[in-house]
Amino acid sequence: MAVYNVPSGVSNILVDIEGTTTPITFVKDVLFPFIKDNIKKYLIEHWKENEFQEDVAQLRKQAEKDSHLHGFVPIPSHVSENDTEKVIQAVVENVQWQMSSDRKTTALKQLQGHMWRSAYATGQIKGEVYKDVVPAVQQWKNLGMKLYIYSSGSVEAQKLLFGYSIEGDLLKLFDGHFDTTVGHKVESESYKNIADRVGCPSENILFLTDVVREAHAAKKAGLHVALVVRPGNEALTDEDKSNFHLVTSFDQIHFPSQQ
Ligand SMILES: CSCCC(=O)C(=O)COP(=O)(O)O
Ligand SMILES: [Mg+2]
Repeated sequence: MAVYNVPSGVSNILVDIEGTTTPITFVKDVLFPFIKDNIKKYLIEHWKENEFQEDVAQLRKQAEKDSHLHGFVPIPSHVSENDTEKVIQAVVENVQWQMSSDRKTTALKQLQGHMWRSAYATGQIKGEVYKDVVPAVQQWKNLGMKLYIYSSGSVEAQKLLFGYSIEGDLLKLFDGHFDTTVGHKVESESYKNIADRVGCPSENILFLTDVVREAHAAKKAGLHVALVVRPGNEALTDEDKSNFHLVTSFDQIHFPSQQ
C-alpha cells in the first residue's frame, strides 16, 4: 500500500480505536466477553452506588427509544426493594441484547467503561495497540501535531485502554478524547462539533478510521480522511478504495515536514 502524503496545513489528528489503533479481536474476544461474563455479578455488587443507578437510568431511557426495534428488552422502574431482582435481570438481558448487535449507544458504552475499570486496574486486562502506533504518534507529536481520540467507547474506556496498555501508560500522547456524547461517529455534525471543541478548522484535521460510514461523515464535514486497513477489519469495496486514501500501518502516513 502506498504512502499517504498528508496535505500541508494539517495540524490536528483525530484517531479511532477499534480497527485503527487496536485489533478488533481485542474488543470482540477480550473486552466484550468480560462484560458478558461479569454483568450479573457487577449489577448485584454495585446496585446501591449512585454511578450505577445513573447508568441504569440512562439504559432505561435508551430502552424507551428502542421500543420499535426487534427483540428489544424494556427496563422496568424500580419502585420498591421487591423489584430489584426483576430490574437486574432486565438490565442483564438489555445489555446482552444491545451487545448482540454491537450497538454503540452512549448508555451501553458508559456502563461498559465502568465495568472495565477494575479489570484494567488489577492487570486482568491490558489494552492492545498495534506496534506501529506508538512510534508514529511520537513522531507526529515531535512535529507539533495535536492528537485526539474519537471512539464510540466512552472517554473513560478510552483512557483505561491507553492508560493500561501493553506498551505502558500512553495517555500523555493524547491532547484529548471524544466519545458519542459529542455525537455519533456516522454523523457529520459530530466532526464539526469536534473541530469547534479543539479550535481548529475542519480542513486542518486528519481523521483515521476503519469504518467507511465514519469516513464519509468526516469527509462531509471537511476533514481529511485515511481509511486504516488492518487484519480482520471489514472488507472494503472498490468504490471505498477509490474514495479514500488507504494505509495498513501508521508509518505510511507522512506529513510535509517528514517528506
Ligand atoms: C475504547 S472502548 C472499547 C471499544 C468499544 O467499545 C467500541 O465501541 C469501539 O468503537 P470505535 O469507535 O473505537 O471503533
Ligand atoms: Mg473503528
